[in-house]
Amino acid sequence: MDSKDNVSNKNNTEVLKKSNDGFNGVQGFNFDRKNIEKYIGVQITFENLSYKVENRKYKKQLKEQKEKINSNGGAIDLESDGIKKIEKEKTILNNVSGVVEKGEMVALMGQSGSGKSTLLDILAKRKSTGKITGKILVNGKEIGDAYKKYCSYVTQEDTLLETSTVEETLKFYADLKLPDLNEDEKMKRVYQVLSDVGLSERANSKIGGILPGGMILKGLSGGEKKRVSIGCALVTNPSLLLLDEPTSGLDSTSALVVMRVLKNLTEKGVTVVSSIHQPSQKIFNLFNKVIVVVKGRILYIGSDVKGYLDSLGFINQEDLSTPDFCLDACNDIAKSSDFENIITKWEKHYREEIAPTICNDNLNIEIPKTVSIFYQYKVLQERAFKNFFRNKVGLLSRIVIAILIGLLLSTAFGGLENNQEDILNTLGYLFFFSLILHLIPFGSITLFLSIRTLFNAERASKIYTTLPFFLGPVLIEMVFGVLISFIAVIISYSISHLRWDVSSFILTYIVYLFIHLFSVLMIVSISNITGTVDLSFTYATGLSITFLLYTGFFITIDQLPRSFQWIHYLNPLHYGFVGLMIAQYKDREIECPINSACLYPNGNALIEHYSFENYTYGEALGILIVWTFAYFCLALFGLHYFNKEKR
Ligand SMILES: Nc1ncnc2c1ncn2[C@@H]1O[C@H](COP(=O)(O)OP(=O)(O)OP(=O)(O)O)[C@@H](O)[C@H]1O
Repeated sequence: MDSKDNVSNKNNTEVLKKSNDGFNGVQGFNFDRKNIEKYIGVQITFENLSYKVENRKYKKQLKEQKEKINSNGGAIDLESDGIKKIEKEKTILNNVSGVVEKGEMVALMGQSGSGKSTLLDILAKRKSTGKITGKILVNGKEIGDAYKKYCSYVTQEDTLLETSTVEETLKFYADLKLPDLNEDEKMKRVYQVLSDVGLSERANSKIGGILPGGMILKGLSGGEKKRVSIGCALVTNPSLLLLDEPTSGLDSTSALVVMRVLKNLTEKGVTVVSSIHQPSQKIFNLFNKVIVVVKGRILYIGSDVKGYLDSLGFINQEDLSTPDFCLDACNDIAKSSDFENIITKWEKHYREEIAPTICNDNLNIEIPKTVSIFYQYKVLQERAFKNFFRNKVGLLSRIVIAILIGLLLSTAFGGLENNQEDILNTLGYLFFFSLILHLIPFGSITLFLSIRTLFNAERASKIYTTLPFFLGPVLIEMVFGVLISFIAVIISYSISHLRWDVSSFILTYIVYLFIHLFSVLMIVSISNITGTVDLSFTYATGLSITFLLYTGFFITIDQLPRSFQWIHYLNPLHYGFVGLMIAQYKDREIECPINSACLYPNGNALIEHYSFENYTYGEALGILIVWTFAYFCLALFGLHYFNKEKR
């Protein structure tokens, strides 16, 4: 912003030079940057932007005010007693207008709660709540959906997949957002961006962080993660880059590195707008311009905020840095009785002196191409596959648990005989094994919820649709479910000596498999709908207890009062239990004691005792599969419609 820019530019060149060397060296790419670099630079004008949200306390506030007025015998006059009129809507941004020129680096400043993030969200077209009015123009034109082609948004939180490498993270965005490029060109683009953000040497490092389940994967520092997020936004050659507090949580050195990366981009024509809380003077000097927001209104736009505040009578007596002085002045102005006059003065100046001088370049509007849903699925499935197998501890512990369950169950139910004494033990085995396969997916609630957070962030950037994302991790979970249930079933089945022929084993295994798959999808549905770990556990536990109680093992359908018998029909585990009973006992002789009465001479009598005689194996399995599919749809529905990113 002043003479110190020269120093920073020199440093920037060094950073760029260093990273370029790394880039060409690490992967052996050596290409002409200009061929794949298409930043075109745009001017953004926003006119009379307002943002209103519903005042949720409206009724309460109105009631309190009425009570106050009544207690004064109706003697309060709202205006003369200085009592605010209670509005149905709360105004967060009020008629803000401004301009950001091509290749400028602009700081959005103001006190906490002044409306910086709101303005950025609106400029990024990412506000999903409230009522927005006003216009956003690109080079003087409203360009509708094509806006997203020009603009990328880096939110405050870095939502990245911990198990991916830096290169894979950027390639993922290149795959989904650059359908026109071939593989080679996409890789070149990825490495060019890595060079731009100074991460060429970290290309093969994992992002790292806390994996679902709590294991820590070593990876990048906070500043490096932020640069990866910026890289993801840059892959598509955006002309406008919006960032919400990119330095929050970073130490001063990392913050400076991140901001210098942004400064380098502006030199290539990218327009950068970044909200920033309390920048150091060094960082502040990298900006060409500031937009100062106070209580949802614009106080100033320009390159000499100190001079402007001086002209308003705010003098920097304590010799504070410019950003600190600016924030102090904002606080004073927000509380000042002269607030309205000060703001109106700027708005008049902008309307009369600045707005008429804005001139616009021509802009060739390209409608962004999107990749097909099949290609989205391919890219997402690949990523989900790698993510699944890289969480080795989680993966191995699930296989070990499956083996242990098989062995433990065998110790409790080992060597079952086909006689009257062991009927109850066999039924206990069938029930307990269903219970275990039903409960195993509970351990994946945090995994499903963390995937959901990633989905919300990526969906907001509109890089893919819900179905291909959903299929990726769910199909892997299901394929893994086939393996887990097979390991556990084959161990325990063989040691427990259940009905010993191949077809009975296969029929039993298929039912157990679908009990497990249904249970995975039940947990995914509940996680997607509730959106939190606590609620997911609470609802899943409640539902599971109900399902387990009414399988038909503890209480047969006939033992229930008529008005409760329908519960069995809504219970997928009931059909699972019916299928297991039929697989084990249909048309099977059961040994009878020689000298006493025989309660169940064959399996059919036992099936009849439990009132399952009206089902065939196919019907029971069929209904279980239908329920599994219903929960698949519910999980997809929950992902698409519930717990969306709300801004
Ligand atoms: N959808 C919404 N519903 C209700 N209030 C909202 C909504 N969006 C923003 N606000 C309110 O608007 C005000 C401005 O919020 P915003 O996040 O834009 O501030 P900010 O300047 O970015 O603050 P900070 O620097 O602390 O992040 C806050 O008081 C916030 O609570």
